Amino acid sequence: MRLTTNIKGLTGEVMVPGDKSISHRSIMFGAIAQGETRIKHFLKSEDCLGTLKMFQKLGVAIEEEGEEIVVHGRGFEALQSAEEPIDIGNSGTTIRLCTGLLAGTDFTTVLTGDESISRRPMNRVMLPLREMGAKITGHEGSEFPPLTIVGQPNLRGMTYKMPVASAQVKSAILLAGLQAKGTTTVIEKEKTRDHTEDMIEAFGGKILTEGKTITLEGPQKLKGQQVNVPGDISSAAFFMVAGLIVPNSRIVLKNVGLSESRTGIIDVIRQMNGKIIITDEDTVNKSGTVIVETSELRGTEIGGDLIPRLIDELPVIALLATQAKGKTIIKDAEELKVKETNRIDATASELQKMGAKVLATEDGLIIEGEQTLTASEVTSYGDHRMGMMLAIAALIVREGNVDLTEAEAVAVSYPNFFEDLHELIQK
Ligand SMILES: O=C(O)C1=C[C@@H](OP(=O)(O)O)[C@@H](O)[C@H](O)C1
Ligand SMILES: C=C(OP(=O)(O)O)C(=O)O
Repeated sequence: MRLTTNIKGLTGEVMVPGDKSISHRSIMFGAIAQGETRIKHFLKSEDCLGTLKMFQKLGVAIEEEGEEIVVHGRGFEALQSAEEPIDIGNSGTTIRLCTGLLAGTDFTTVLTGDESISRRPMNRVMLPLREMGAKITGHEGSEFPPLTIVGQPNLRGMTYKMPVASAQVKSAILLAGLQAKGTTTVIEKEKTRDHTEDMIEAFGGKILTEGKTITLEGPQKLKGQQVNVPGDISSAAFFMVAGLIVPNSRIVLKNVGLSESRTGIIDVIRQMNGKIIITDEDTVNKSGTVIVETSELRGTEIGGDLIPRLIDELPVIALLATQAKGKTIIKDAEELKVKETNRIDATASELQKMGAKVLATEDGLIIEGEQTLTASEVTSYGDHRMGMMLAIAALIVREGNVDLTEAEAVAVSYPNFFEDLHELIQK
């Protein structure tokens, strides 16, 4: 795809699509709860539709009614074998959370996915779940998908100290814990997104969070709910960065999810002297309007407990740093190596192709500021977030063309990304 370059400015309003993490979970919790769950602003992207189709294959009635997705939950016990392997596509969230969710069933499920999923580590969920009594194996004795989950109805609760900061691992254990007998306690390495904990409470379950320790008693029964999915801050991030680095820009982003566990990018933009305002905050729905304007940015350091609060935004934050005054150092982000692609190497290589000085390190990136980006051929490596970051980078290229291969990957989390971007462009 030939990307739009050399624009005069970006102005206007965007309503970004629904949050990916919350959309996945609303289907999963709707499926294991009793009664109807109605989901507003569900993200109809490839990853989340994959989760929806998966639960239909497990015998759950799910349909679209006007603007809502309706899940007719009949409780965990009503889930049925899909008989055939289920293809979850590109979604790490689906495969990891559902491995925990299905560990306590009385049937066997095989979960497969695309080429990228087949390279993503699964021991991080398989090992703790086995301690709870689960029977899960990877492909030919490895830790990689396809995963075979031989359901074990007698799971036991346990205390698990997490070796990685991962909301997917935490959520897989909590979902298994909801079916297990006794207490399940997870101690996090760093705090990660807490949508699973929020949803357990919203669906009438009991869960206690004290600092980095999360505890629940199993088994628990949940009740269907109305879920209002806020816009995805990880999708909004591309327009936040675009508005800050493209001259003559002002972008208003409506209904953006603002859970404290996800707002690291806003903290970083402020640290970098970016002009960003939050208005219309809704503390119940944890959402609000975010307004950004072209800014004089300065470099910064990003690491430690900030990393899980902006993990998926790091490629586009690296782009932001190429336009700041001074150096930016990103550290403690080795988790980026095991995403859809190795995002440390991919970010460095593609931004280097566009003339930026970006160095890949063991656990992050070092980015020189005030770089002029130039025409090039770049690839998303089939990774949605890489594709969107490169489309934003192209906007500030002044001469020549930027061609992006595997641009279609954006449909994983933001099917209308290019349409929404074009609405803002002042040529
Ligand atoms: O729980 C979730 O919904 C997610 C957790 C994060 O992954 P990790 O748990 O692997 O950090 C994030 O990168 C992913 O996009 C969504
Ligand atoms: C890492 C991501 O998702 P997942 O792990 O669900 O594939 C992402 O959306 O950036």
